[in-house]
Amino acid sequence: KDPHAPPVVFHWFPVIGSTITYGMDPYKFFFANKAKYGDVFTFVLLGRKMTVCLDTKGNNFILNGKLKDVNAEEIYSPLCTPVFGKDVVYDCPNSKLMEQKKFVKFGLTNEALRSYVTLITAEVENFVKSHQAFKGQKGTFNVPKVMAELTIYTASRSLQGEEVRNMFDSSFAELYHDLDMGFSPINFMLSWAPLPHNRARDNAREAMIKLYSSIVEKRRSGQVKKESHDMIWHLMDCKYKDGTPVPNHEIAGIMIALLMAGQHSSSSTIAWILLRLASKPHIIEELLEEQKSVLGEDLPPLTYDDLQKLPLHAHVVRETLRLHAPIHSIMRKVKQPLVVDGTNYVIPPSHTLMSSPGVSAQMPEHFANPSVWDPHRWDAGSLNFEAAEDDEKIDYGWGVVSKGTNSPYLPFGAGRHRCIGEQFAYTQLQTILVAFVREFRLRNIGGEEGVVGTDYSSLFSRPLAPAFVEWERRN
Ligand code: HEM
Ligand SMILES: N#Cc1ccc(COc2ccc(/C=C/c3ccc(C(F)(F)[C@](O)(Cn4cnnn4)c4ccc(F)cc4F)nc3)cc2)cc1
Repeated sequence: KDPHAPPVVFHWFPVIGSTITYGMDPYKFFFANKAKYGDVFTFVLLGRKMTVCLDTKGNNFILNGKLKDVNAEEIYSPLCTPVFGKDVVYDCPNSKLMEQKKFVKFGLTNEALRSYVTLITAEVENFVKSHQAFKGQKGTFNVPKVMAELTIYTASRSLQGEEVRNMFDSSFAELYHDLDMGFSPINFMLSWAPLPHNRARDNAREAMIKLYSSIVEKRRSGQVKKESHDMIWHLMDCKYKDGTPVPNHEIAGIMIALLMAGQHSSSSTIAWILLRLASKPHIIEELLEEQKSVLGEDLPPLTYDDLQKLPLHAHVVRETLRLHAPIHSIMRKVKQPLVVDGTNYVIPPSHTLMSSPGVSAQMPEHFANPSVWDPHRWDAGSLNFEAAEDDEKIDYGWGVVSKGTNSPYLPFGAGRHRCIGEQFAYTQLQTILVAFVREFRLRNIGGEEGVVGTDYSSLFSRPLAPAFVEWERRN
């Protein structure tokens, strides 16, 4: 028994190990084993030894790990490369990923985000007036399904651009669906297996790369005037440090990666937001009040600057991400024997590290009544955790970020692999929220309390579907 190895979670069978108990409810699994073994323990996931490091020290140890010690692409490439395509994100050296993240981060300018608020609002207003689910004065709708549709329309119209948005009304939706079939946890292991869903994924990827490349060619030929701030226009102008422009197939790959990232994370989050509000309808009225008092009784068309003046809307998003982070587990390959900070555990290269920032976000030590969804816990000056001004900052080449060293709240990760979509996500989510609050009252069917459970079976945690709520159009 190696005194320097973390304790191993008891399991009956090799290979299967704890796969089922972890896969059914990762948070329940993490908290139960945290109580038994502490913040560092190893479990078996489909034959792989996963060493979990929990709480703020665990988050920091894994997310701020050094390149020589921990590696993301070895774990994520088998899943992501067949979906995103060659030479982008995890199919290239980390230094190239850092440059690609810089391109995207610097493409999300305030001017771009400002234009997105108008475009997203137009998409939502058109959606709530014409969609099948919202015929008449009141009714019920399946929140996860309808929000998945709305998310793809709003994201494609703004970040992806008009050509991609228009393609979603036809062929693209089918291609997206086939590609998405390949974006599932089994493909951490079986991504190269010649299974039907993988062939459909590969065909869809090649077709989508051709479509994106033809959009780029048409724009380069001068047939299309630059009248928007979508990410394709921006990437067409970007050059790597060595002077080479971004090739068409890499523009396509990056756009596909942004489409997949944004779709799953945003549609899960906006669905949770509406389900939580339906369980606490009085907060919807508070949100409407906030809009009227800040923007005026007549509720003028929303602008990007308005969003910065609606704190309760921001806290609704922030609190939803505290309890419903779309990414529940973050993984890294161990590259060389690694001593876990503050312990005498040595983790060998045969192990994979697993971080779950959602655990520290639901610990009573960091948040009072952690399982209560309460946006007001974030009100200015309230007792709970406020971002420590002095937390360390660092720049990996795509902009200064806080290392989040002691933060128990990291829904967007931390360190060199931290999310660069946060600003876009907040803009999209808050803009949709503003429009829904103006248009509808929502409540649980029969007015009862509570929200549906969480589906952990796919790559992103999301509400168990179907999940119906009542809506009523405000006159
Ligand atoms: C509520 C919305 C979102 C959440 C909660 C979220 C969460 C995360 C997390 C936890 C990571 C770190 C992953 C890791 O360390 O392995 C990450 C990385 C990333 N996300 Fe997001 N994300 C969101 C939206 C988006 C959007 C809208 C985009 C693109 C427009 C995006 C693009 C990325 C990229 C490019 C990375 C970097 C991956 C790397 O460096 O390895 N995300 N995100
Ligand atoms: N029995 C059983 C049984 C067992 C186990 C399970 C489930 O087990 C697990 C284990 C781990 C995980 C990990 C989630 C994970 C990690 C990385 C990514 C990503 F890389 F893809 C992403 O970060 C995503 N992203 C970023 N921002 N927004 N989205 C990304 C980055 C850059 C990029 F450009 C595009 C991207 F989209 N996606 C998801 C999920 C499920 C189920 C059932």
